[in-house]
Amino acid sequence: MIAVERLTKRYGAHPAVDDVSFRCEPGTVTGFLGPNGAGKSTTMRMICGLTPPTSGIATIAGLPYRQLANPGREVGVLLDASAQHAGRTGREVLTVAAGTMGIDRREVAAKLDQVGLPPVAARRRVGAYSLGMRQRLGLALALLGDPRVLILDEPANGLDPEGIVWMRGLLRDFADRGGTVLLSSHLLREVEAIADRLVVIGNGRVVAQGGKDELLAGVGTLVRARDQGALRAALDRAGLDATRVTDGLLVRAEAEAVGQAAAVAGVALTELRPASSSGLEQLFLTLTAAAPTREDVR
Ligand SMILES: Nc1ncnc2c1ncn2[C@@H]1O[C@H](COP(=O)(O)OP(=O)(O)OP(=O)(O)O)[C@@H](O)[C@H]1O
Repeated sequence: MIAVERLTKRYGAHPAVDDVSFRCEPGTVTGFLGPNGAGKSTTMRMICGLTPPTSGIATIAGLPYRQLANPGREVGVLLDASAQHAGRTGREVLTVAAGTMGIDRREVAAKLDQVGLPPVAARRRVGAYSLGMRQRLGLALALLGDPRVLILDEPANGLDPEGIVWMRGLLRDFADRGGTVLLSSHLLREVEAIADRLVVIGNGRVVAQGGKDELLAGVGTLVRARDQGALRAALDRAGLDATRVTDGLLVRAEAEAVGQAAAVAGVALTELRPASSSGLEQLFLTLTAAAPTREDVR
């Protein structure tokens, strides 16, 4: 369990993280979503004791990170895959960490295997690794102590599509066995595919949080027709608000009302479904639009 209570971090006068509270429960994957500069990394660094909060508190299994007796045994952390010692081989990175955590060295080979780093790759220096390989090594490091909690900052960065599917399975399995996962991303579709719960942050503040399905249910219906203009006119006539999204029109109404409006106007639909990916994208844009980040205004 991760508990974040009223965390705030100010750099000078400007709050990078402003009164953020949320909980991540065992058996769930929580997606931490927000645009660049929203405060995701700063929040995660505070949870992991790397950045002191201005106020508020974060605990893992009931204790602040720095008070955990053997943190690597409680929580696996991957905040920056590039932070690994470039001169060490992948195997050395894990062996050194195993020594620090008091873990049997035989676990190293098991974890390398689990994250799909073959022996030939494990013998190479980290400096020669691709970002995807570094992410896999970082994940192996996070999993090394068999923790019950994982905190991962943009873990899908640099992974190819097969790697993303693989990671999704690994994290789902971890949570299904009772683990707690907090992962940040700006890849909305990626988060939607894996998270049970969402915490959406904009300009340092939580702008929405809750169960993914519950948040998406309020988003509406995705509809498409070959004749998009006729569809929009039909929706207008029925008084239904529609927004253009990547794969069609997003309507803030039940599918039945949307289908009915199209049928009355004689518009043939090619798709009609509860909004999912597009809905999340729209939700994300709507929720964070009101909270411009400092990156936006630079
Ligand atoms: N050490 C620091 N000193 C000053 N400002 C900082 C520092 N670290 C972060 N910030 C600022 O705090 C804000 C939040 O940054 P943070 O890195 O937490 O956002 P993020 O959501 O993780 O963004 P990204 O997706 O780009 O990594 C940004 O405006 C950033 O410039």
